[in-house]
Amino acid sequence: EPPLIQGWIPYLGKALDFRLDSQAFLKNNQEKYGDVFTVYIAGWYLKWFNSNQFCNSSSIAADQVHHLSNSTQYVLLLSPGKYMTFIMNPLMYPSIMKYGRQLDFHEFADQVAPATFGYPAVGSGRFPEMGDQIQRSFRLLQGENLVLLAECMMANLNLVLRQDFLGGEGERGAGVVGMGWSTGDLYDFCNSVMFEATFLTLYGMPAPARRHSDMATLRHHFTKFDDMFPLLVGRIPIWLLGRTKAVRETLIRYFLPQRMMCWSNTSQFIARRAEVLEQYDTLSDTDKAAHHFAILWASVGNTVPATFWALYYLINQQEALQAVRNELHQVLKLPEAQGPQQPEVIVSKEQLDQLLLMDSAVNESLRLSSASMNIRVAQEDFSLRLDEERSAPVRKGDVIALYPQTMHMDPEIFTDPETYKYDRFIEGGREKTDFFKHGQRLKYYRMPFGSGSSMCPGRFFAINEIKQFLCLLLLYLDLEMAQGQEKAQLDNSRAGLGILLPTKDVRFCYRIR
Ligand code: HEM
Repeated sequence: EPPLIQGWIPYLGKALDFRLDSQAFLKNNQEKYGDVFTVYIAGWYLKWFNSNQFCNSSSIAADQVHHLSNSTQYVLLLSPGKYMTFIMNPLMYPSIMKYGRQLDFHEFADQVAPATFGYPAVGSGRFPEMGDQIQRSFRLLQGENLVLLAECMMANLNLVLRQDFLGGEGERGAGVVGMGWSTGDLYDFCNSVMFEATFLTLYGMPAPARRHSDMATLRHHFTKFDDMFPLLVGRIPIWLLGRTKAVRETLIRYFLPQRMMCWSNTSQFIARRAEVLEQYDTLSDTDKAAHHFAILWASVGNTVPATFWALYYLINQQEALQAVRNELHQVLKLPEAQGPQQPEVIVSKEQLDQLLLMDSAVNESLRLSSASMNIRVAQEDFSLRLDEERSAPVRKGDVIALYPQTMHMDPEIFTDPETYKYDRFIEGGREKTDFFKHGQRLKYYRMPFGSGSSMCPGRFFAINEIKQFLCLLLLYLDLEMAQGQEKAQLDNSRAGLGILLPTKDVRFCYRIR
């Protein structure tokens, strides 16, 4: 049996340590207990009292009571918990991946996603075969479809960037820059461009116009919802989270079938999902819209912070930025400067694939900023073989967790793991793929997109779009950090859930090249 650590209560006690510094929490336990340890996570629920009932309940201590309003009080009670086994040694990851049948991801996702995004659980029995159809739709984010998505994304990035920031002829005429330097907030900049370009690429445009007029409002609501995302995933009931429910309803309404029907150039991926959802009379229009909203979150919730870090590290290290720009000029066979007065630059999917240095730089920023936890739920009792010598008993319902951030920051695998090295994943002009732990070559050494059966289906599209964004910026603009900016720090409040956001935005300067 792996060592057992008692008393981990989400959002209380040990879980607070985890949220504050998940890396340190897990590393400390690894030092104490070794590569595999189990944490007992107490379950919890809330029990409500109005004032009268509460007075009659003598078994509850005063400090357990929390107040929601003058007349309503609640007590947090513990329920039978779960055992969560952390596998900390990346050499063991391949063994875990082999247990695809016994260790399932979708059971966990089907508990968390419906409560977070507001649709009925897919695996509830009311929607036969829906899960499989949805899984099949993920293929439309890959292969041949990826080329179409890349073309469309390129056009949309050019559209949004040129109209809003480069003084192009636009419906809004905003953000016009002259020949001098302009300043802006880097996260906000990445967010406004990537959010809209991704949205247009996946969901399409309003038929008569190329851009949706209410994108800034949608993004504003999305950010409000996203702030509460870690709490929703942590099972805090939505009605305890202020206006979050109303905000989520507004976001969901955006995707009602009668609205989406009016959009054109919708990607095959979203169109197919809409077809699948239409097959189920048991889904209301609002349920269908909630499914589409969930995909909006999946497609921008991680991509926007990932884009921020990719650009942030490059701007901070001008040598890296110049090297990546040189590679771009070589691949595109373009002259030194390519200001936006020139015709739009189109970087093909084939050319994107040749940008190995840029690839390395993006992957390096993902290594530094990603903190996703891979969770699997055991479907039966079995013995989990970890390596040639060790195995651990697993019982039905136990949770197995991988936390790749500790691997990403392991100095034995990545020298100076805290340091950004844009060319870390390149060697002798090719992608570097050999990284070692205890002298053994690692099969998995970079896992921002999860692993095995639950690996992110949008990963190729995501890397492409981040690279496309960087291509246009590096070609059109000179970029620098504004004077006196502090180093951007990772905000740990969504540790375990994907790409971390910066604690605060940073100012940057840009001018047309
Ligand atoms: C840098 C950007 C992105 C990162 C870091 C990322 C990361 C992840 C991770 C860690 C998971 C869960 C995997 C697991 O638990 O094992 C996931 C799932 C998912 N991602 Fe992404 N993702 C990104 C972009 C995208 C994009 C652009 C799309 C869609 C266009 C997308 C669609 C999805 C979907 C649909 C799932 C759920 C898959 C399932 O239910 O099986 N992601 N992503």
